[in-house]
Amino acid sequence: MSKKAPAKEITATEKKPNENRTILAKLLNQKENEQSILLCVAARIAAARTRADLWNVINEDILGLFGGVYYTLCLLHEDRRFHSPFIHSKDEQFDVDNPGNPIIRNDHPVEDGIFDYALKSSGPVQFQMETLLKQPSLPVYIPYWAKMGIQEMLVVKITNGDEDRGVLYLYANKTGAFSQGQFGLLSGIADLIGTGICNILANEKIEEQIAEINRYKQQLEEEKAYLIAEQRAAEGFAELIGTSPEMQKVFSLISKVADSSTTVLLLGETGTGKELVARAIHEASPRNGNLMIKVNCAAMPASLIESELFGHEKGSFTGASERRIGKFELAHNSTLFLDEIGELPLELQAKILRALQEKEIERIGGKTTIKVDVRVIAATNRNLEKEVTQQRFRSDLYYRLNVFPITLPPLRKRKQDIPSLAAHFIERFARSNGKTIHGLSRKAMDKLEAYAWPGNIRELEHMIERTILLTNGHIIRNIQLPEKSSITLTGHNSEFQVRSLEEVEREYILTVLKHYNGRISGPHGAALKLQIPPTTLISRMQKLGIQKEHIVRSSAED
Ligand SMILES: Nc1ncnc2c1ncn2[C@@H]1O[C@H](COP(=O)(O)OP(=O)(O)OP(=O)(O)O)[C@@H](O)[C@H]1O
Repeated sequence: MSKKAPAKEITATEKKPNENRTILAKLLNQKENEQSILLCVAARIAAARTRADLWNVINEDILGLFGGVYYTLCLLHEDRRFHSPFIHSKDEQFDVDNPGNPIIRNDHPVEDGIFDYALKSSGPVQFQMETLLKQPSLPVYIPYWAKMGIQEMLVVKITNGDEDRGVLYLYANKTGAFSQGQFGLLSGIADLIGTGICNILANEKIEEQIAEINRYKQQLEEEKAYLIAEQRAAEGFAELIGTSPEMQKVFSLISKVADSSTTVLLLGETGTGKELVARAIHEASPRNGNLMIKVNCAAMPASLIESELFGHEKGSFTGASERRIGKFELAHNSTLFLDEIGELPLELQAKILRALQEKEIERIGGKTTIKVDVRVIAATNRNLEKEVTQQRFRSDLYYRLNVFPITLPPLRKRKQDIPSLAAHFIERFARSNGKTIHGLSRKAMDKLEAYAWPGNIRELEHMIERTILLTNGHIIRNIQLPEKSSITLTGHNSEFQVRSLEEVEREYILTVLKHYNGRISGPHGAALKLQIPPTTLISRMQKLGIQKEHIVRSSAED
């Protein structure tokens, strides 16, 4: 019997090729597996458009594949001094009240011993929590993860080409969870993630720009609507009627001032045509190629007027979610009509004065000044001189505005204009109501001329409008002018008079307004005392036919 060669040797020489083949086959298999995983992950990352898409890929395909339970993908800030989470495992998995929570902390220093280490390493780096915890100084998130039961951490840098973008942290709750055999695959995936992040960030930027464009579009739409409304109003007010010497004087002043950029102050009772005159000045001026911009200083709360006039930057105050262009800016190269300037709060008077003097404005929350070329026409039915003596109106602003005052006479002082004004309104309202009305009877005209017209031309205009609706023939014979309406009760108490609620409300509002010198808004205004917004008070006044004139007159009668 021949001596058998030592078993060990035979096994060694005969089994080695087999074993190698097996290892090779295993390796090939693994490579093939890795290739197909990479292909699959690459396709999913390439399709990722949002953070949520990438979140899904990491959570579903990557985390479990490498034995992790949580992950954080942190991006390097532009200054390369800090990093912060871009996406991470779901919020509810975290102890959000813990100050060490890496998710709620937004600015981890790059030089924290882990992040910077990962950036410097060419491949994934594995850390054991137990070892890390023995280090004298640690990033805040390490004790946090240890408390969450994490035993092992695997970090890999994320790059896009040559550029470092961040680090992917994978966390496992047992030791030996991460296998070195998969490090190559993880490096490949990290590169794919780097490209994915860049796509997502570019996409986010585009979305942001689209949102910004849409916001501007909406703002432009609003401004366009405003300008169209203004244009319509302007068209409707094109004609200034009046042959009386008082009105001839006004026309002459208009033609003298129109050509220049001089500030004009229009004075006169409510409804005397101040706005119409402002439009006439603008239309006759070289600025008439642009629309006149109007701001009613009494129609909104003081807090809003500033932003209405000067605009604001996004986020400059609560509610300023968008940038807004103010009326001063909008009126560049045109005319700004500041109606009811007497109602402007003192603090804003100073800002208007500055804008008039410096010819530049600043948006609320803005850092730069904006040059504006604006011609200002202001109007008020208040006695501004009296307001100045009572320190409710700044004297410097008064003198700045009072460069070229034009006082509109009340209708009762130019009764000779009543027939032409009445004819003008009859023609307009008869046409718009599809009626043929030639004019007023002598009796009706006498009635109009005898009336005091506290609401001036506006009152006449409304009166004719109502009368047209009530008239059946071609001539207006009957006109109903306001009278005191009260019903006297007979019976138990003959002194008692039943009055309508409207009458009582009207009288009460008048009393309060008189008490506060006709001031509507502000700390000494009637609205505050009546505990209603100034705009509500103004609309009640309009509804009840209360005009400033009534207040002035009832004060004078006292
Ligand atoms: N001379 C005029 N010719 C034709 N219509 C006029 C004239 N004056 C005023 N009106 C008409 O009277 C109405 C009131 O005019 P306007 O609004 O200009 O007055 P106002 O003095 O600015 O009033 P308020 O002080 O209340 O703002 C408008 O409908 C306007 O068309």
